Amino acid sequence: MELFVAPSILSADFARLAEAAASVAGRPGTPGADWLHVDVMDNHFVPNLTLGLPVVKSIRAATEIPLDCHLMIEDPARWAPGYAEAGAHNVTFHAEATDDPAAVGRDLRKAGAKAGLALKPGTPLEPYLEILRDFDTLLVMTVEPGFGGQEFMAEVLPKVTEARRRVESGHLELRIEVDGGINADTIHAAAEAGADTFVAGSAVYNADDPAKAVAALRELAARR
Ligand SMILES: O=C(CO)[C@H](O)[C@H](O)COP(=O)(O)O
Ligand SMILES: [Fe+2]
Repeated sequence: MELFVAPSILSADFARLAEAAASVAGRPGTPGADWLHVDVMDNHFVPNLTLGLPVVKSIRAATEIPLDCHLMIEDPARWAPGYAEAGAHNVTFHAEATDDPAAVGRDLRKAGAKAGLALKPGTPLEPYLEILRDFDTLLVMTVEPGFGGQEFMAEVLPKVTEARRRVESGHLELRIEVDGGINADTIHAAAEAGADTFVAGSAVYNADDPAKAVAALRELAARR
């Protein structure tokens, strides 16, 4: 299983997003970020406001790292396909934000992106197991969405383990991504539970050398 590290620019300097992307890019001999995680918040689905489509388009033009857009917004049916059309590699929206997540997932794929379904910590996995066939990524939130720098919620990991079991048994084909509170102390538990894609915001962008932090997280995840 190929492990992905996805630094979240939520913890970067928003006046220097191109530099933030460059600071986690690979160098000769050292793989860098696999995805660049972009948190879109609308101050309705979550009590915080970050950035939207125009900024995503500019980041897309500024880096070759595939963009992983995490939409914490209401009405993803209306807005999510625009992020795919803007060139995001993976577009993830929240299951709690729509009555028909499968339809949004299909629209994302039609628009040329990988489709991701996100679950808040309190949202169970079971009701979504059937529709996960329409998705490429399952994002299990390991904090309440809305802010970076929060504490990792290990109690959410049984959802990761259950999803991994379904992937291993051939019932699903998905990346299993964890987001929130991932750092050198917590990544091992998430990897052991079965995650293969690790978002890290503060652990990467508060480090002196973000690229080194990405490499260190990758190594720790691989030790599961
Ligand atoms: O979706 C998010 C918050 O809603 C962020 O991606 C996440 O919190 C990353 O930050 P950190 O690694 O500091 O927890
Ligand atoms: Fe996120």
